[in-house]
Amino acid sequence: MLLDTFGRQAVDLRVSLTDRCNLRCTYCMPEQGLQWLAKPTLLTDEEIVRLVGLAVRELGIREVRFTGGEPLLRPGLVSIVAACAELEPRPELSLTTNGVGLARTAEALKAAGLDRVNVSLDTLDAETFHTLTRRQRHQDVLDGLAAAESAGLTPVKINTVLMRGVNDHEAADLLAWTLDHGYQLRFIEQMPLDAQHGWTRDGMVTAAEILERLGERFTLTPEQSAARGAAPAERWVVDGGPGTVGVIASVTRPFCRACDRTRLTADGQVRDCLFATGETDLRTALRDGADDAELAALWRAAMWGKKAGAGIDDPEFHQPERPMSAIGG
Ligand SMILES: Nc1nc2c(ncn2[C@@H]2O[C@H](COP(=O)(O)OP(=O)(O)OP(=O)(O)O)[C@@H](O)[C@H]2O)c(=O)[nH]1
Ligand SMILES: C[S@@+](CC[C@H](N)C(=O)[O-])C[C@H]1O[C@@H](n2cnc3c(N)ncnc32)[C@H](O)[C@@H]1O
Ligand code: SF4
Ligand code: SF4
Repeated sequence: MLLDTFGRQAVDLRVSLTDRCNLRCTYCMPEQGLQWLAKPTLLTDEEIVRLVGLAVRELGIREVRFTGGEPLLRPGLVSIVAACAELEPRPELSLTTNGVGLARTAEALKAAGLDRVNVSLDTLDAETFHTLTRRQRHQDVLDGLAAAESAGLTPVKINTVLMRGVNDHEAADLLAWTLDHGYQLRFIEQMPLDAQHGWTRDGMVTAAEILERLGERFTLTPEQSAARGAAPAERWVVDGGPGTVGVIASVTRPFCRACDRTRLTADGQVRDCLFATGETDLRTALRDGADDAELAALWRAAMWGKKAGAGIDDPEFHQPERPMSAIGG
């Protein structure tokens, strides 16, 4: 099992399939993109499946999330999903995507064994989408959402980052729209993980502000029925239900005490935390011929040293060198 000194067990593996992306969200990467990871350093599809397989068989991983960068840009995505769906015990398989191209792939992903998707959508307005992502792909995302729903990749969750003065006025409209469409909306506090280091504590829209804005139009009651467990999103029932809204308040209400996550980057590094400043190189060990037991031992050791939390509000906080898109958000 993947344990740490605070008694937490990681059962949720987040796998980054690429650091590349076809959007340029302002809170994630600069307009010109980034220096992408060099191709030879990227794990092959077979290497990814081998590492996920050993994590499931030997390390107690029960959920696997494919992310990035933009995971739909990975040519082998469908076959990676299919191979992971064959694993015993069968992990839950999900994908976090910007939705561009999902309309084309949703059915194939479902057939391969993907259980559900989370799609990022920050605005209902095509022009604001362009401002936020620097690309004109709003309709593609809406089409992707509809395709995911009809393929049965459900529940379809929507991730929204609110940026002050850009889309924060849309919070209540986004909630009304998602409730209408049967999607589960979660607002995310902006985190200091952007490549261009543009995040400021005062500039970010806080969970408290989001809830206040939503409260002007909806009655929100904290959800009682389901235990939150390790889920990053705190949930509220909207207007008596059944609809809900979530807030992922990594900065102002961190949930690290219940963290159950471990991460594998596209270039084969294990990270014990989104905000880790160190990594464990599984790729080199794997390519040097390490067997499953040796790789599992390295992974266990990597997680044992996990810190109590991200510490964004600590005076000594240092943003990790890897940006969100290369970690796997
Ligand atoms: N602080 C923190 N944020 C996370 C973590 N995992 C995901 N996030 C952030 O939460 C937001 C939503 O991520 P998703 O990929 O949809 O993951 P999730 O919310 O755990 O997904 P579900 O299991 O479907 O609810 C993104 O901004 C992620 O970067 C984590 O371990 N720690
Ligand atoms: C890094 S992206 C990777 C997957 C895919 N490209 C997408 O956008 O869904 C995963 C999630 O992280 C969120 N994200 C990116 N940068 C962020 C930041 N600085 N703070 C908080 N969330 C961020 C995105 O909105 C998205 O929901
Ligand atoms: S948040 Fe996702 S879609 Fe936006 S630039 Fe980052 S990786 Fe791409
Ligand atoms: S910030 Fe790190 S410790 Fe906290 S929930 Fe995220 S991955 Fe876990």
